[in-house]
Amino acid sequence: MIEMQDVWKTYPDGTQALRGVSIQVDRNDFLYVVGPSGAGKSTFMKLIYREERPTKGQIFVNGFNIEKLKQRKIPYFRRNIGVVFQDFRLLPKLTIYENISFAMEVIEANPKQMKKRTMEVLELVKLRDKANSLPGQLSGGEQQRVAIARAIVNNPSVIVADEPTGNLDPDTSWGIMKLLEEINFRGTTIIMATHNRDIVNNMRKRVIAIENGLIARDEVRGDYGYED
Ligand SMILES: Nc1ncnc2c1ncn2[C@@H]1O[C@H](COP(=O)(O)OP(=O)(O)OP(=O)(O)O)[C@@H](O)[C@H]1O
Repeated sequence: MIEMQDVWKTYPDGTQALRGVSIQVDRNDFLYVVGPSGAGKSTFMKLIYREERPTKGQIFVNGFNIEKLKQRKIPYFRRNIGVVFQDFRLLPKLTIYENISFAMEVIEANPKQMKKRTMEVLELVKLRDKANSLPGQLSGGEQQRVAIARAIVNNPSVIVADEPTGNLDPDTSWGIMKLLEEINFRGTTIIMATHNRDIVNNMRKRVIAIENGLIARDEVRGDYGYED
């Protein structure tokens, strides 16, 4: 469902972040992306949700060559990919309910459906009772659960999570991982960049290591493999 063919990314200042990456990620895969700082992991993720464009090479998502998408098709493409960040990125002045439903408003869902689905995902992340709170009133782990609810509200086929546990303590991180595992179990592909060795080594999934802009390793039930 996601395929990269010889993808290169050189930033305008000349930094070569990716230097010929080819990979196929199947429907329902759970993929960890590991590697040293600055190796190209975030760049790899950003290319998938089209935040950055490749300098060279092709990227296909659900059979579409995303370089060839017409401008007006981009919102439809994006709704099929949920993105989760290390720093949550919730809108501070909107309630939890509004943060999530806003993602549906953007795609012009009908109000009834919007309410039903927002409550459904709030239930899934176990935050129904916080619907009217503001993000600042929630713990880090709760904020990340809201961000995950927002990422899945439009039923994307893939979630791209860039260090989703990077700001959380170990116990809270495990809660987030259980949630991502459940979302994967329900049929969503998960691509997660992480520096968290315990998580990778304890939840054996496919692991790719990016080093120096290249895929150095791709293992079906891999481990973290670094000492840091
Ligand atoms: N917008 C940009 N302009 C120029 N160089 C960039 C830009 N974004 C990233 N880079 C560079 O590209 C390389 C890869 O960066 P990237 O953020 O993809 O690494 P990473 O593996 O995600 O690192 P980390 O684990 O520290 O988050 C680094 O050398 C980085 O400095």
